[in-house]
Amino acid sequence: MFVSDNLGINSDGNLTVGGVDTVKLAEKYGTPLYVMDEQVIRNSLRQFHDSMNQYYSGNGEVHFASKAFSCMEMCRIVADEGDGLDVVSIGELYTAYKAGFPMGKVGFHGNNKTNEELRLAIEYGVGHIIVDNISELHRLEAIAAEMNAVPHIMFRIKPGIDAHTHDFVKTGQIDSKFGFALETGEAFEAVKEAVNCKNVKLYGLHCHIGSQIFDIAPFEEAAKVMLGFISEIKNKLGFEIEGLNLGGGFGIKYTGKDDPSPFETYIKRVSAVVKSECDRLGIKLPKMFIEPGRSIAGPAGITLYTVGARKEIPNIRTYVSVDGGMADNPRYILYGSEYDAIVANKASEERSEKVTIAGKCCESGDLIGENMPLQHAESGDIIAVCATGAYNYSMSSNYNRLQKPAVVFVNNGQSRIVVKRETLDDIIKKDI
Ligand SMILES: Cc1ncc(COP(=O)(O)O)c(C=O)c1O
Ligand SMILES: N[C@@H](CCCC[NH3+])C(=O)O
Repeated sequence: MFVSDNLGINSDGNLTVGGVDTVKLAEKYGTPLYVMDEQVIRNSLRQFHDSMNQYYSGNGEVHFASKAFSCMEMCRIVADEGDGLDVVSIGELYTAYKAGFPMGKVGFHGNNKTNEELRLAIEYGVGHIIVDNISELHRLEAIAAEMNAVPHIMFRIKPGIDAHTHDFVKTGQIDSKFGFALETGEAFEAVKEAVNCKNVKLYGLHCHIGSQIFDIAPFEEAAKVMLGFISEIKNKLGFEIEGLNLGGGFGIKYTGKDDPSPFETYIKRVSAVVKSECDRLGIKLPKMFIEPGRSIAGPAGITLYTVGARKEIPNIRTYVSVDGGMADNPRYILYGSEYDAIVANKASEERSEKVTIAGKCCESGDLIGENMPLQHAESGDIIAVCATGAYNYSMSSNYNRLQKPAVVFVNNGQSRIVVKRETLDDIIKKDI
């Protein structure tokens, strides 16, 4: 009935998340409100790392891609589960550090890292810096020499795989701003240089083919391409690559149309390919890293809104306007993404209408979705939009000087605030 298994209906006919009444959450914390189910986050992390243990002999690490959802409490939960973290900016790095995250399990990404970011990554002792381009390698070498350090690095490689997903979230093809190209020999030249660098240690290779991908085959293909490159490096340079990071990108269920494979199936199939390719090529099994973001945070989250205006335009559409929109969820305006929505206080009623849920920003494209099946919604009702745990809070803005919503975690029938709602003073606090 719902896109996520952790949603239900209680005896009052209200929608529940992780066993907690969403209407009561809206009353207690106000709306718009991000709600994350801690158990879903933990279960997803466990599914990934348990399958790595089962199918890849425990020779792997799961790094949660914190760009999907970053706050200190999330970092603490990932650390508590024994997993690692992918960070992509000084802000995400700092968040992890301040949360007490074990920095040796952090991979630092970015296609245009600043010297300040590189310095801080070395100072904090991150596990790997994932180097994106040759000028970054040169800058990193110089900074590491200054700091008397030898950071471990991976190279981000474009494996030339064209994954079937939205153009804006594809990253593995040759025409991408991320990483070194294989086809042109650029990646090989970079490796040749790095193996002789004194102030960096080339530890591994990394690729990430895109996001919200359902088909497992492109991941298998990418793994084969990367292992072929590892073998070429061994044969031509006599250098053994120790780590292989295959990125994230696993699709999740946003609406009934989406049908993702269980995470376990992905890990099982990719592990089998890595093992058989290593056998075939005569190379040792690398330590395997994966970086799921959306698949950990996405299904755990819902966003609660209060309905304000309702506008019926005969023979055209009905707009149901809510007290949030593109400032807390820019994914419709960016990607035309689809979501499932429920009137939380009428959850047991039939979804009898198809409406456009509109936000409150001064922008016509500020919609949560169009043609959305919904119970009859009126002013004062609470709408829950499902599977908003990834790339909603993390991509939120203060457009129209709206205050960013609070984030609440639910667990075992309890709720707690983990990020406070912004106040009006927060809105002006940096103004002079
Ligand atoms: C390098 C890298 N790793 C991991 C991810 C996480 O992807 P997803 O949230 O689709 O799992 C991304 C985002 O696409 C990424 O760019
Ligand atoms: N922000 C995108 C995904 C980008 C993934 C990061 N490389 C989304 O919401 O789908």
